[in-house]
Amino acid sequence: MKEFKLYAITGEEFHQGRDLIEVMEQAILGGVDIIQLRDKTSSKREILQKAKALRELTHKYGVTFIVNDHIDVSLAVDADGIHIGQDDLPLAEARKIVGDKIIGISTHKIEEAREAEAGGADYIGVGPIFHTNSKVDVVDPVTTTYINQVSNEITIPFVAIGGIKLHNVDQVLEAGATRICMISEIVGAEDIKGVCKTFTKILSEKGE
Ligand SMILES: Cc1ncc(COP(=O)(O)OP(=O)(O)O)c(N)n1
Ligand SMILES: Cc1nc(C(=O)O)sc1CCOP(=O)(O)O
Ligand SMILES: [Mg+2]
Repeated sequence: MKEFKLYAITGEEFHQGRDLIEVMEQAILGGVDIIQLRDKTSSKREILQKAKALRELTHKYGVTFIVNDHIDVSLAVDADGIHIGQDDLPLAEARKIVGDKIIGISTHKIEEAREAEAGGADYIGVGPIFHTNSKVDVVDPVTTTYINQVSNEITIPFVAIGGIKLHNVDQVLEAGATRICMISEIVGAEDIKGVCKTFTKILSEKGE
């Protein structure tokens, strides 16, 4: 998969009435490399419509597009890949369906990270690093200690997620993360493009 540093997930509950596509376009203009459609409440038909619109937007800007949970929707709109969790379809079965498209997997402990790497995942989510209000059925924060473990052992790309904000991102990067993923801090911001530009700058300075 293409190299990435800043990963944004949709979260319309934080939009304050703003349009999904306008919000995600601002994130892209701020430097986001990957957009994931995550929608836990809409009907499949509505999710498909949103996915089509986001596919068009991400194509326009050459940004990677991932669909959360719904492999059928991901394939239907020719997204670049799918993100699955520990309770979703297992990696081996997902791979049979999506072929060489990107598969990302959430992990919350090193055993899950090892299993994802051995099974051929393209990247892993590492979290939740801090407390988050954006996910209902979330495990306790894994803290930056888990970032440390993963960065020392796992060779596939990993992205830190969960409660990451401008005020704590330094801790995440100090622990060894080079890629970060957020919902509320990006899509809930008043100046989405500005916030993303700030994160992009922080990430690129860390990478130098
Ligand atoms: C990049 C990234 N990491 C983790 C998750 C969480 O996925 P999952 O555990 O399947 O939980 P839901 O998002 O489906 O509630 C993610 N979506 N993206
Ligand atoms: C969707 C999701 N997955 C997590 C995981 O740890 O797997 S944490 C999370 C929510 C991230 O949202 P925010 O940036 O607003 O905290
Ligand atoms: Mg899921």
